[in-house]
Amino acid sequence: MSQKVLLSAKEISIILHRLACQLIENHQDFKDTVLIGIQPRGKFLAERLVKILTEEYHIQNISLGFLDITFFRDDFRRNEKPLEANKTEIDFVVDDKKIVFIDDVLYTGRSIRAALTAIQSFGRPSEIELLTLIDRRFSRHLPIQPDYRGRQVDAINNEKVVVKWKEYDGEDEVLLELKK
Ligand SMILES: O=c1cc[nH]c(=O)[nH]1
Repeated sequence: MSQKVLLSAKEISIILHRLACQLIENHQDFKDTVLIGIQPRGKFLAERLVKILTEEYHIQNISLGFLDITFFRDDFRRNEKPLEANKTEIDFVVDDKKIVFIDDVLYTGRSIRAALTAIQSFGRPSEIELLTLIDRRFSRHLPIQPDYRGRQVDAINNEKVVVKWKEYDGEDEVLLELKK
């Protein structure tokens, strides 16, 4: 399998700080804003951003939740193996809040479409934005675009973008892999 490094740990760190600053620019003290990591891998990015916002920019009491979309995907019945859901953890009210969905890779847009459906059972937010570390350009099946993007990547269909996090994968790195 061939691999190419798209982002190093240092580049990821710079991007995460920029994204945190862009969030502050639009959401100031986050009083009317909630951040929601899309399970499974958006959780890691959301936790990183909250760490930067809290420890480096001293913003307190940010509402952070995690949303599982497994059974909201339009293709979930096509799986041969039984699906295992991840945990949804939203222990705050989303009514009239600004939500920022956070995911590591934006590809077809189907996960975000599913997230938009799933969040409806929690209430009626005033608006929803999308933040993604990697925006795979020209890959969308739906009219969904990010409001905040780390890096735009041109990848063809038999390539996969793999985002690794130090806490879970041993290192911070974004790779482009040629699928077998
Ligand atoms: O390339 C891709 C596409 C979807 N999800 C990923 O993690 N990588």
